[in-house]
Formats: sequence, structure tokens, C-alpha cells
Amino acid sequence: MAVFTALHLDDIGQWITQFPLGKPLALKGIASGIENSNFFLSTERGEYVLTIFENLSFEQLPFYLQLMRHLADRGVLVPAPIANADGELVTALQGKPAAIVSKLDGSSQMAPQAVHCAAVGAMLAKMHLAAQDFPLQQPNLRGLDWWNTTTPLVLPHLDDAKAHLLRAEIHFQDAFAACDTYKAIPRGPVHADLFRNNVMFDGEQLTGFFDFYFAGCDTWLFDVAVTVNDWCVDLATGVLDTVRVRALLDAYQAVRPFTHEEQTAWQPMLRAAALRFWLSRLYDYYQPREAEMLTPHDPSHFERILRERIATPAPELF
Ligand SMILES: Nc1ncnc2c1ncn2[C@@H]1O[C@H](COP(=O)(O)OP(=O)(O)O)[C@@H](O)[C@H]1O
Ligand SMILES: N[C@@H](CCOP(=O)(O)O)C(=O)O
Repeated sequence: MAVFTALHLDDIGQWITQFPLGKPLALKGIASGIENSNFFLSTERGEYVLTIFENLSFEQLPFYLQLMRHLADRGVLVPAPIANADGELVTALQGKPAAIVSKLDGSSQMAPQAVHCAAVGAMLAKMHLAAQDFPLQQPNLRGLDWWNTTTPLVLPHLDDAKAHLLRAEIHFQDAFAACDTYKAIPRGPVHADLFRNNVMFDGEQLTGFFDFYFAGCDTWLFDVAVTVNDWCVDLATGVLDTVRVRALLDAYQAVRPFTHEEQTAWQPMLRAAALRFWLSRLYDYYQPREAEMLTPHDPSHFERILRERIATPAPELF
């Protein structure tokens, strides 16, 4: 569990009066997540999630919170941010930026079947289309520039085989990002971290996407690749399950058809999505931060996925 900033009910008594939520009744640290400090908050008005942002700044946060508001207003299932009396979605708590959002029903589906993958694919396409007219701009902060900056920081910790793979893949992805096909594929705001643990289900009913704090403007296909690499994979081997891949891709393109350029970019994009999380997990592993409770994710999982995507072509987009 990661709670970087300890917080108790007494600490928020005054702070919470700026929100139309009534009296706070309970506050409980959440036993998962690796980026922020999250708490379930019960008030006289209902159930919420309070997040204290450990790495993102006051300047960066309006992009995420306003994007969630924009999507919620257009029928995409996401937590709704709660504004304070001045209409602000982000305010200071313990000297750090903090926000309150509505709590989604259900729980994460950690052993998804085709029916869950189809629901995720359809909602992801709906989200991409709904975000097209979102007016704020922010790059994907964990995109190509970050990969190039981070690689030299982790390379000294790797053995020869891993270092060779990382250098070669960065080289491949730099070339891929420079090609005309890549430049021609559609883009806009993307979630960029739509793993099983960032979606709620109530049975087979999807109740919401959450954890938008890696969102940014990038290719839609990158978002699809990140999602497929997690939702449709055999966790032990990194091998894709064709039935789940087909369910996710078919449901996605029933809402937003893929382009021919995206078809060409699909295999390199799956590699890019694997590289992104191998790198961030390596970075978190070798440069750990202070936390009250923290379980780092296993980097070798995404090294395995990357090797598998290089070795074996995935099912085509269409
Ligand atoms: N809006 C929400 N509704 C219900 N549960 C939530 C919501 N936001 C977060 N959670 C819970 O908090 C946990 C950690 O949140 P997450 O956003 O993944 O943390 P982090 O940003 O630190 O990685 C989730 O696994 C989920 O159980
Ligand atoms: N999904 C990423 C890490 C981000 O953590 P999250 O709990 O905020 O989704 C990974 O698995 O490496």
C-alpha cells in the first residue's frame, strides 16, 4: 500500500468545509496505488475518494480533473470531480494539491473474460471520441521524451541482455515516432494507464474508468495498445489471448473504426506500450521514493511482454 502523506479525519475538518459535502464521517487510506495518497472519504452526502497528489503540480492538475469532468458530462463513465465553493477542483491540503471525486461502485476485474474486454474496448473508443473537443493541452508526460530521459538513469543497473534490449528498443521507437505512418495516426487526450486495476466492474457491467493521472495527449492507438497489453495478456507468459484481443478490438472499432495507418502502426505500438511500463517499473524499482507502505511493481513482467511482442505478431486490428 502507498500512503505517502498520512492523513486523519481530524486533519480535514476545516479543509472540507469549502466543499458541499456536509460533515466528514470517516477517512481510510486505500491499500493500492503507487503514485498518490488515496483515501476513501465518507461524508453526510455520500462516498468519495480524496487524493493527495505526490508528484503532479497545481499547474498540471486542472488538465486531469477537467478532463474527467468533460468526460463525465458526455456520458463516459468516470469519477466526477467535486468543486469547492469557488468552483475549484484542486485545492491545497497539507501543502500539496488535493481533489475529491465521486466513488465508483464495484471492484476491479483482475481475471477478465472477453465480455469485460469488450466493455473496456467500447468505453475506450467512446472516451477518445468524447475527448476530441476537450480544450486543454498536455503531452503524455510518460511518452517518448520521458523514455529517452529515463533510459540512461536505469541502464547502469541492468545486466548486458536487458541493457541491449532497452537500447535497441529505444532506438526502434525513436525511428518509429519519426515515420510518416506514425505522424498520420489520430490523436487526442488518452488515459495512458488503463490497466485492470483502473477500471471498475459490477459483475459484467463496467461502472467506470479511473486514475487519470497519467493522461495526456498522445495517439489513440497507444492507449489501445496499453490496454490490450494488460487486459488481454496471460500474466504468467506475456502471451496475448486472441479471444480477448478480438473482443476488445472489435468492440472498440464498432464505436470508432481504426484507420489503415493505425493498422500499419499496430505492432510497433504494442512494443511501445510494453517499453513504457518496463521503463517506469525499472525507474520505480531503482529510484524508490519514501512511502508509508509501498509495493513496487515487477519490471520483469513488461520485459517479458516486450520480448514477446517483438517475437510474435499480435492479432491484427481488423
Ligand atoms: N473514484 C474511485 N472510486 C472507487 N475507488 C477508487 C476511485 N479512485 C481510486 N479508487 C481506489 O483506490 C485505489 C488506488 O487508486 P489509484 O488511482 O490506482 O492510485 P494511484 O494513483 O496512487 O496509483 C484503486 O485501486 C481503487 O480501489
Ligand atoms: N499501471 C502501472 C503503474 C501505475 O500504477 P497505478 O496503480 O496508478 O495504475 C504499472 O502497472 O506499472
